[in-house]
Formats: sequence, structure tokens, C-alpha cells
Amino acid sequence: MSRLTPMMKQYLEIKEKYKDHILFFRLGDFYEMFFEDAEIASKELEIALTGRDCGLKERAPMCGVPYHSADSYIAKLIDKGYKVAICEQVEDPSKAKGIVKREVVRIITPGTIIDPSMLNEKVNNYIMTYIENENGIGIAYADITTGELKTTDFKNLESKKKVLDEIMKISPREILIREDFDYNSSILKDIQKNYNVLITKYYNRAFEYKNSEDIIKKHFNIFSIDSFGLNDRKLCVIAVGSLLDYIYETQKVPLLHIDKINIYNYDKYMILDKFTRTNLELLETIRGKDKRGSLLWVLDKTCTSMGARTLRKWIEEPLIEIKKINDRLNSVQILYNDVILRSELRELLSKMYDLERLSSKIVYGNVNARDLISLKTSLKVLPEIKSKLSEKKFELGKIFEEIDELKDIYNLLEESIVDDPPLSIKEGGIIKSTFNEKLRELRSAITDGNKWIIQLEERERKNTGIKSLKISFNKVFGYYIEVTKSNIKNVPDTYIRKQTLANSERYIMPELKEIENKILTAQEKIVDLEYELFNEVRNTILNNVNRILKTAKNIASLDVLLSFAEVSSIYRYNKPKVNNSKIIELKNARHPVVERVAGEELFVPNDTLLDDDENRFYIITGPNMAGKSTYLRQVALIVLMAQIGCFVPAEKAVIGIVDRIFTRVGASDDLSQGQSTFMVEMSELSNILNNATKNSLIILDEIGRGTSTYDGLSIAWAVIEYINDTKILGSRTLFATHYHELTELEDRIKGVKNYCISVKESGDDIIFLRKIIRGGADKSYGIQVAKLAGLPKKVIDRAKAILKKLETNDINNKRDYKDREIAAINLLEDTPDNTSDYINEKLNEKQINLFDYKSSEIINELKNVDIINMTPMDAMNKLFELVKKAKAI
Ligand SMILES: Nc1ncnc2c1ncn2[C@@H]1O[C@H](COP(=O)(O)OP(=O)(O)OP(=O)(O)O)[C@@H](O)[C@H]1O
Repeated sequence: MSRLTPMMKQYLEIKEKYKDHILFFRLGDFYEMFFEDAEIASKELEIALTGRDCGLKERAPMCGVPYHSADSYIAKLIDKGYKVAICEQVEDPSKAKGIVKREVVRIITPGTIIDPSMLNEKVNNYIMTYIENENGIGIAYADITTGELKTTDFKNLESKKKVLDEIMKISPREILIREDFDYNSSILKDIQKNYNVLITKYYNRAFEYKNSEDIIKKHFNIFSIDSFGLNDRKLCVIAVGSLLDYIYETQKVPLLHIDKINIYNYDKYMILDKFTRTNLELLETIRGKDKRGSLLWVLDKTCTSMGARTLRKWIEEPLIEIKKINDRLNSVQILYNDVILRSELRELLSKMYDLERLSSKIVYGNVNARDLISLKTSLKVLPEIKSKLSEKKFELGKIFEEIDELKDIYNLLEESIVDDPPLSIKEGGIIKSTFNEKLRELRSAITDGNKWIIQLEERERKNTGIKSLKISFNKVFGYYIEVTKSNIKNVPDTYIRKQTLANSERYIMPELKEIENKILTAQEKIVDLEYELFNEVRNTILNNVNRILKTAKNIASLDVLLSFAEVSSIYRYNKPKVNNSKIIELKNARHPVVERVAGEELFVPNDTLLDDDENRFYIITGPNMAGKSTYLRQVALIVLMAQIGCFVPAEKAVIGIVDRIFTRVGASDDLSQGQSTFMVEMSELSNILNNATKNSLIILDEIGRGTSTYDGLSIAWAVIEYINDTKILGSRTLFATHYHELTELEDRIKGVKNYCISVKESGDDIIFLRKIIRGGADKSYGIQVAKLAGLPKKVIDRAKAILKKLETNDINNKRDYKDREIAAINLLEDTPDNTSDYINEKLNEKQINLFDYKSSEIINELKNVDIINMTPMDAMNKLFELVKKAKAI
């Protein structure tokens, strides 16, 4: 019969409770995994699978990872969708009687991981709860590193699209739902389609109102949830309560840094849907998913990780409240004007470590002495930062008020921790002797002991006459006296021999052991005392962690404002005027990213004037590659930059704030989701038409391109009419298109204006001028662009020939009636259908020459047709009809 070792017995008991998790079982300096967990970990982490004798018949499969580098292994497993339970020794092994007590101290899931690689990327990691019932939808989400906790509710179930956008914006890594909630028929299914998120089913009771209310009251130590303004927001209460329940269940530490509930209204910020965030390449490029080439890349001159995280958030949440926007802009102005202040503040900020990361380490109890030194270094600069902000106004004034200098914490650290402490507390030497009298005494006991040893050595040399006698120390015997073989005859009887080496003998003596005992006891006591004192310091900081986090938040905002000022100064941005008008007026504006990539001197600036009257809707034509998309995005990005409080790349900018920016740009395939390119385009378009308001800015780049020309053209035409109807939308819109027919709309609809991006012909080639000018473009130059792209000459020549034929026959390319008429006749003649064959036959039979008729009969009738007020398709059909009629005579 096999007999389980006590350690394995303990392991199996714990594992029984954490069946769904990979159990990281702490053994000395390693986390070990056994059985199935070991097999999974070995495969997923590519580490060796070995075995351990545990008293079972066969060795238990086992693998291990070092304690100090466990974070990255855990992150890898989490990334692959596993949950990890961390089992630690909760008792000092040296004092344990029998087997060391172990417990699961933390459960790590995608939403609760403090993943160092994510922190390096400077993004937040959110865990969210989602609750849906007949009253609406409630969400709450938290970042357990920063302690941020936010909640909102959506009362009307109609607004599911908004909920979807909001959740996509937050992009939590894990969403908790009630066990019995069928999420397959909810918007969570759409979220899962869009990106990799873990949906965790959590027990139903956690989502009961009473349970949630109790947890909130207990956590925040309040009598009534009214203090957070939650009294009439049941969905928020449930969302927050269940979230806290889960975080407690998994983290198993007092979550002191989650110290407030931020209830927000999702419409406090400009709404940017998923497509728009992607299309405008706010945080990463569409193709490479790279930060380089995004707006974030241009604007990020932050000095701290906290600032970098906040900048991301600001970019994703432009403001819509004019006062707040101007508070930021005015603060940027101060920092922009005062170059010295800016560089001094940036210099100070660059000395700061990630206070949010350090705070979370303090909360989780895994802070080491070097972290505390980093904290001290960071706190040291606070008073100077604060003093530089005194008497400043706007956002800077608020930051000044809210920065806590944390002098008490700084002093505590300065008094307690040595400047260059070792990593591990076990090594000792972390706490300054001056911090604690007892510690000082113990340390001087050691110094005295060492002195005695030197004196003893001197005395023994004298007494024995052995000049080379020396006292040394090793871990096996402690202190010993060493005498070379040639001097052994002089060794006194009182020495006790311990070891014989090739050339010498080692001895001990009672007096030496007495001193040794004193030194070693003092050393042991010092380790214990230092540990105790370190915990005291840590706990004091823990009790003040919210002050640190509040200051961190303000430092982060300051960092972003400084970054805005810095960027504005280097790249020559100017302060926009933000107001309530419906005007967007830009003078010599540039695309913030393209000008960086293409080279500032090569970028051609352009103007814009949009209002809610004569200039509401731009129809922008121009050859491929002319710069239409760049222009469109440039306007949208500048509006967004202004509303996050940054200066803009334009000589002058007036921005009447917009509530949403919508974009429909190019063909973004979504084939993996079972939708065709055209279908995706149409769903994005319908989202825009259903959700835009008169205060929105709409950017449409070549809609209707993914289908047949006439269908596409007709859709585009109808969309323009719809958006321009002030009774329906009347949103400010920029519309780039290759359908030249749409330029006819300028004469028909008030508010529509034609623009084109100019080019110059040079022989067979074109030169891009990049300047936007009034009027429609006359040609597409697609073939010239294709030539530039290096298509074989044979293809280009053939394309030209085909184009010529098409142009002569394409009624839609003709500007006046006569041209259209001739085109229509040609088209008919070319049409290989039975009707035209038949008509031609008839004409031949009758020996009628069509060209005798075309100018007289048809033109007369055409004069009575109101072609201007017809769609191009109707016009063509009419002409067809007339020509057929003419031919039939
Ligand atoms: N104002 C400008 N100054 C300098 N270069 C520009 C400017 N606008 C655009 N460009 C350059 O021209 C390239 C093509 O621009 P863009 O993609 O906007 O053209 P487009 O008219 O939308 O083309 P298509 O119709 O083929 O989509 C850009 O990548 C950019 O490098």
C-alpha cells in the first residue's frame, strides 16, 4: 500500500477546492504544479515535466517555475484562458511544527491579473460585471491595480447599441454575469465576436440587490448607499456589489485602494463607436495594430506610466462640456507659454515611478524594500511640483489643490529604509539603525562581538606565540581558530580540534563560542525585528494608499497636460477656440500623423469651413491618391484633439463642439464574422444614420463602393439627402466619393458644397497638388495612379482603350444634354440585347440612318424633360426611352 506524503495530502485537499484552476503550490523558492496541472503547464509554458515521489505508486507528474519570475508564467497561462490559484506558505517554515501551513491566497483571472507586460504597455486591465433585466442594463468595472471603480446604467433597452459601444471602449478582459443569464442572446455575444474576452458565470446570489447593498456598505464602511448617490440606481448597485464580491473572493486582501464609486453618465463624453476609434487610428494603426502611426503616438510625450495610461483614456473620451475643455486648453496654454516651467515640471515628473503600480504592490503585500525606495524617490519631488503649480488657474489650479505632498510618508520612508536595500527582507540590512533603538542595540552587539573576536585573535597569537593564527567563520562550525601544521606543537590543551586540513588544523574554544552565540542571537533577532519594522512601515503606507492614488491621478493629468503643451510647441500647434456654435473653421490645417510621417515641410495644409447652414455638407471628389481620406480624417482628428484639450495642427481653429464623431471609411472586411464587405459597410452606415444627431460630425469615405455602380450611387444619393434633411439629422458631414454624379446635388440641396482635391496634368502623368478647392473634379485619373503604382504597360494601355470606349458610352460621365444623348445612342447601339438588334434590323430594313434623327427629334423632346431633378439612373432610362423612340420612327 502506498502512503501519501503529508505535503501531497495537503496539496490534494487544497486542489479539491480549486478544481477549475491551475494550482501554483509554493514549495521553497518555487511554485510547483502536479498531475494534470503540471501537464497543462508543461505544454503551455514549454517547461520540463518531471516527477516527484509523493508516496503514490508512481511518481506524480510535476513541473515548477521560480517564485521570483512567476508573474510572466502566470500571465501566459491567463492569456491562454486558464485561471490560476496561488497557494502560499502562510507560516514561517523555520517555526512550523511539522508541515508548513499553506493556503490559496489569491485567484488570478484575466480580469484580475496584475500583468507586468500590460503595465509596460501602459493600459488598464478591467474586470466588469454586466447585469441585464427588465429595467435596463447596468455595468460596473474596476482596475484592481489603480483601484478605479466605475459604474453606469442604461435605462432604456433600446440603447443596446450604446451599451455595446461603451463596453467596447472599456474593453474589459473579463465580464461577470449571473449563472443563469443566457448571454448568447445578449449583446455580450457581439462583444465576444469582436475581441477575446472571458465571460465568467458567477453565483446568482451575488447579483441580488440585498447582497450587493450589504457588500458596498461593508466595503466602504458606510451606513447608507445614498452617500454615493446610488439610491435610485439599482442596476448600478447590483453591478458594483457583485463586482466587489468577486474581487474579494479572488483577491483575498482588503481592497483599501478601491475607495470610491464613480457613477458616470456615458453621455458625458463624446461618443466614439468602435469603427470610428479604429478608422481614426486613435491608439493603433488599422493594418499593423501598431502604436507608431496613431494619434496616441504623436501626442505621447508623457514622462510617467500613469500619464501614458491617462492619455489613452483622454483620447478615447473627448469631453463635451465646454468649460472643462477650456480648463484643459487654458492649462495647456500656461504650460505652452512658460517653457521653463514646463521643462522643470517634466524633469521632476521623469523622476517619478509608477505610483499606481507601487500602490497595488502595497495593497497586495508583495512590496519589497526597493519598491519603497522607488516610492520615496517619487514622493521626494512632490513638494517641488506642487510649489511650481501654486497660484496657477484652471485645471492646473485643481491639480495644485489635490496634490498631497505626502510629507509624512516621505519622512517615514526616509527615516526607516536604507538607501540601497537588498531585494529580500531575509538578507537584513533594510531598516536604518537610527529608526529603532532596539535595532541599534542589536547591531552594536554584533559590532562589539566582531571587535572581541579581533581582540581574542590578538591575545591568542600573543599567548601561543603563533603569529599566523587566525580566527575565521564558516557556516558549518561558526567561528574557529586555524593553525598551520608547522605550529601545531604550540596549540594549548584548551583548544578543541574540529577539523584537519592538508596544511592546517581548525579548533574551537569555549570563549569563542560564547561570543559567537551572542553575535548569532543578535543577528537572528535583527532579522525578526527588521521584518516586524518593515511590516509596520508597510502598514502605515497601506493606510494612506488612497492619498497616494489620488495624488497619482493628479500627477497623471499634469503629465498629459504637459505632454500636450510639449507636442504643441514642438509641432507648432495652436490653441483652438471651442464654443457652442455649429461651426468648424480651420485655417491651414494639417493631419497630425501624416505630417509626421510624410515630413512637415512636404505636407500641404488645407482649410475647412463647416456650419449648419450653407456649408453643412462637403462632397469631396478628386483622383485616387489625391488626399481625400487624409483630409477627412484630418478634420475629425482636429475636432477630437480640441475636445480632449490639446492644441491643434492648424493656424486657426474654431470648433463648435460635436457630440459624436462617426466615420465610415474604406472597406474593412469582416469576413471572419460571416459578413461581406458590403454588408459591413451598410451596417456601419445604418449605425450612423440611426444614431447621429444635428451636433454630430460625420465622415463618409466612399460609401456604396462595394456594390454595383448604380446601386451604390443611388444609395449614396439617398444618404446625402437623408443626412442633409435638417428635420431628420442635419449633421455636419464630409463625404469623399468617386461618383462625380453626386456633385449635381450642390445645386439641389441647400448646405451641400462641392470640393475637390486638385491635381495637375503633366503629359500622360498627374501631379498631386493636395490642395482642396471649390468645385467638383472632372476626371478620376485612376489609370494614371495605377501607372504610378507600377502596373505593366500593357495593362495600362489596354485600360486606357477600354476607358475611352466606356467614356464615350457612359451617360453618367456626360455633363450636358447633348453629350448624354449621344452617349445614350451609342450605348444603345452597343447594347447586345435583342431589342437593339431588332431595332437596328428594322432601321436597316427601312434604310433609316439613326444619326439623321438624333439631333432634331430627340433634342426637341429632351428640352421638356426635367433632367436636373432626376436621379442619374432615371435620367439614363429616360434617354434610353427617347432614343428607342427615335429609332422606332
Ligand atoms: N495634404 C497633404 N500633403 C501632403 N501629402 C498628402 C496630403 N494629403 C495626402 N497626402 C499623401 O497622399 C497619400 C494618399 O492620400 P489619401 O489616401 O488621403 O488619398 P485618397 O484621395 O483618399 O485616395 P483614394 O481615393 O485612392 O482612397 C497619403 O498617404 C499621404 O501620404
